[in-house]
Amino acid sequence: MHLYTAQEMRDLDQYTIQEVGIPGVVLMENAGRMVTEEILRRHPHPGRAVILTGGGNNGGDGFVIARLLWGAGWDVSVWITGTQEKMSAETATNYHVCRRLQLPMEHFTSDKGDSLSPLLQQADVVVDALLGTGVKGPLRPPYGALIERVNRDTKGWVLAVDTPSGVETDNGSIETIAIRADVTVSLVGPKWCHYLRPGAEYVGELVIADIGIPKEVARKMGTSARLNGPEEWKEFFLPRSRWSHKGTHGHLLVLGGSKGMLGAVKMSGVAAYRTGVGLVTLGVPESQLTTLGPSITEALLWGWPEDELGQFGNDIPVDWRERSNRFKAMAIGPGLGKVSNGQEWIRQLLQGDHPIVLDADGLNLLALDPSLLKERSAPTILTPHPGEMARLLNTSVQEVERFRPEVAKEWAHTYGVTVVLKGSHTVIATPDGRQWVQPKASPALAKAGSGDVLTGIIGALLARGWTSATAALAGVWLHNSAGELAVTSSSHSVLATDVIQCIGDAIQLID
Ligand SMILES: NC(=O)C1=CN([C@@H]2O[C@H](COP(=O)(O)OP(=O)(O)OC[C@H]3O[C@@H](n4cnc5c(N)ncnc54)[C@H](O)[C@@H]3O)[C@@H](O)[C@H]2O)[C@@H](O)CC1
Ligand SMILES: [K+]
Repeated sequence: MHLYTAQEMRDLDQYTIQEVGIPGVVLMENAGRMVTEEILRRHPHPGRAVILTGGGNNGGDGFVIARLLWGAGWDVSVWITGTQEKMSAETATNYHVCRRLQLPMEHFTSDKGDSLSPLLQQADVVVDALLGTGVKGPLRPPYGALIERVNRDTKGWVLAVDTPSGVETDNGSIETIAIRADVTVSLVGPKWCHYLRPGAEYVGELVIADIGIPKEVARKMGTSARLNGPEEWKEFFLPRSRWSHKGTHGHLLVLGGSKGMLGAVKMSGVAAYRTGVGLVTLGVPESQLTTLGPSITEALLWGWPEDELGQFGNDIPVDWRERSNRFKAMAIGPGLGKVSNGQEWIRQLLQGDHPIVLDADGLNLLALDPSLLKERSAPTILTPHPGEMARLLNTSVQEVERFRPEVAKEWAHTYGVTVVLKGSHTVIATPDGRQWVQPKASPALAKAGSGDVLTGIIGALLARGWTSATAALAGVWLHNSAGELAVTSSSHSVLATDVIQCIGDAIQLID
C-alpha cells in the first residue's frame, strides 16, 4: 500500500481532477460520505455532532459531513475557522449548501470559546476538519486555542479527517498543539505522520477511506514509500517442495553467544529454523561450546578463537576460507559481546561475499569503521535500534528518532545496504531509495531477546536466497505477526521464545 507525503497527495489529487476529469467537488463529496459512513457505523442512531471546519479543503470535507449527518437526523453544530473569501471553489460550494440548508453555523473566535465548550461536552462526536495535508508551519490563531478546548472539553469521541489538526503531514511533528483523535479517517491512503511520533500518538485508530480515485491512477502516480505487508514479498514464499532437502533451504551461520549471552545466539538459530532454513551453524567462542551443546539439539556448533577473557577475537578461524563457502548467509551479532581486535575481525568477515545481517554488537563493531560497507557487493542488512543507529551516526537517539525516515534512507543510500531501523514504527530503507514502514507494532516485542529473533528470521531468509529488501520486509512482518500471535494472555508476559514458537503461525497468515 502507498504511503503518502502531502505533496504526493496533492499531485494525485490534481492529476485526478485535471487529467482524469473527476471534479474536485466529487472527490470532496466522496471523502465526506466515507467519513460520515464511518461515524454512522460507530454510532448508528442520530446523536449530537460538533463539526470544526478550517478554511481549506479539509474544512470542505467537514461541510459535507455536516450536511450528511444532519440529513441522517443528527443534531449538528458547525464551527468555522478561516474566511469565506479564501475558500477553494469546492469548499465554498459546500459551505453555501450548508448555509442554504440553514445548518447551525458559527465563526469561531477566541472570545466564543465559552459557548463552544458546553457543545463539546454534550457531543457524541467531534469532527476535526480544521487542517489536513495543507497545513504549513506553526498554527496561527485561533487554531491553538480551539484545539486546546477540544482536547480539554470533549467527552465523546473525536474523529479527525485525514490527519489530526496540528500534526505536520510529512514528519509527524507538532509545533504547538494537536487534536487528540480517537479515530482518524485518512483519505486515499495513509500519510507519513500516522506512523511517526509524536503525531502518530494523536491518530487513534486509523481507517483508510477510498474516495473514488481509480486504483490504476494511484498506481501510476506512485509514492516513494509504501507500507510493509505480504503483498510486497509473498510471491517469494513458495511452498516447501516435497523434492527438496535441507541443502535446498540454505545454511545460515550465526556468530555470537559470548560468555553469559549464549541465549541470544540460540534464539537466533531456532528462529531461523522456524523460518524454514535448512541448516544452522552457531559460531561461538570455543570455551562456550560445552555449555551451549546440551541446550540446543538441531544446530551445528563451531568453536571460534577467543582471547584470554573468553571473548571472540584476535583472529577468525584458520580454516575460515575453506569452511565459509558452506554457508549461504551469516547473521553476526546476537550476544556477540566485545571482540578483541574487533575492527580487523569484522573487516575480514565483511570482505567475503556472503549475504549478511548485522545486529547488536555486530553493529557496534561496524561503528568503528562504517566505510567497510562500501567495499561490499553482497547483500547486507543492518537492523539497528535507535541507540545503535545513533552510535553508527555518532549522534543522539533524539536526532535519530526525530528523523527516522531520513536517517534510514540516507544510510541505505550512502553505504549501499538495507537498513531496518527498529522501533515503532520500524522503517526499512534500501540502497535504491525505496522505503517501507511496518504499519503494525506489537508491544509484546519490547523485550530482551526480541532483536535476536528478528536477526534469526532475516538471516534465514537471506540463507534461503531472498534479496535483502524482501528478506528485511518479510522478516519484519513475520516477527511482528509472531509477536501479536504470541499474546495469549497479556502482552506484558510474552517471552522472545514464545515469539519463536509463533513464527509458523505467522507464516500461515501470509495470504
Ligand atoms: N487529496 C485529495 O484527493 C482530497 C483531499 N481532500 C481534503 O483536502 C485536504 C487538503 O486541502 P488543502 O490543500 O486545502 O489544505 P488544508 O485544508 O489541509 O489546509 C489549508 C488551509 O489551512 C490554512 N493553514 C495552513 N497552515 C496553517 C497554519 N499553520 N495555521 C493556520 N492555518 C493554516 C490555509 O490557509 C488553508 O486555509 C486534505 O487533507 C483532505 O481533507 C478532500 O477534499 C478530497 C480530495
Ligand atoms: K483534520
